[in-house]
Amino acid sequence: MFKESFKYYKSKKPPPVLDDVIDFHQIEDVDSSLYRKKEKLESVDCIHGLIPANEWEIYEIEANPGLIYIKNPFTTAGQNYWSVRCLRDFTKKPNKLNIDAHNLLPTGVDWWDYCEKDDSVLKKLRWATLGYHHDWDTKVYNEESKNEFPGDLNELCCSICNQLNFKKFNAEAAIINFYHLDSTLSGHTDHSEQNLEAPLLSFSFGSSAIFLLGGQTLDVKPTALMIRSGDVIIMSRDSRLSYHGVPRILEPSVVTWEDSYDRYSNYLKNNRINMNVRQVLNRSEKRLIN
Ligand SMILES: O=C(O)CCC(=O)C(=O)O
Ligand SMILES: [Fe+2]
Repeated sequence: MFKESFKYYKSKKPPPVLDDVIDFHQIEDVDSSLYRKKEKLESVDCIHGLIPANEWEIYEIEANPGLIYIKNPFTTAGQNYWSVRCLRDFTKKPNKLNIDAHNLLPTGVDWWDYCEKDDSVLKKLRWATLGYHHDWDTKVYNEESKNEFPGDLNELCCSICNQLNFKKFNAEAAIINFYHLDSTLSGHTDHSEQNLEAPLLSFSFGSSAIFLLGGQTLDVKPTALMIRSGDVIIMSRDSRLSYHGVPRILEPSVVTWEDSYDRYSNYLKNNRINMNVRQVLNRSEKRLIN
């Protein structure tokens, strides 16, 4: 069922009908039996580019317990800040990039700087890993392949987790995914972490995407969700180990940017960035067991 849905939403000819895609930005069109809107939170604190928590719109989906969706809780400046962090900073060494193996960049030159002169490598970047580096082949984290996790990104995740009552979250690994209009991410589960109780946080900026969330096997028909710039998804409890994927990035979106035009807003118009953040260790652990 998952693969069928994936194929349906990925298809270019014919393009899919989006009537069954839940879009919380057009809530009036969503069947109200499919979701539950959470009570407003109380906090009025304003941090890390987020609007105060008492203004967040939070939804849960009946078919996917443990999936929490927060409709863009960022300020415009906040979205700009995190997009710059992803493009300019998180792509710097010592973080690992998919293009490392291809020797496309002159030694000592960062990807974002290099792209200003030669945009042929712009589209080649698909991911960067931070903290404990995800190993795409073995899917096993390694104590030898680890760098300090960015403090601001950990604080962003901790403050969201605190608001939602997931106490003592600690961000230890992240994948920054870069999608072009023709990119997809096929169905998978994220099970490499020693700690599978802690939630996984997923932040999206730029072009919209269709996100599929199924169950613990590929037999479960997935929910299709529209993810727009600034939206946050939290995969917790029953949803933490569910199959998910991104079959489609949607056509260029209007990007709100504080300055009128620059390389960042141009990138976000035609691409999607996803920060996918995990806790790896259990609270009592100092390092990996293997
Ligand atoms: O891009 C997304 O929304 C999902 C990314 C993802 O599932 C992953 O990095 O494991
Ligand atoms: Fe994933």
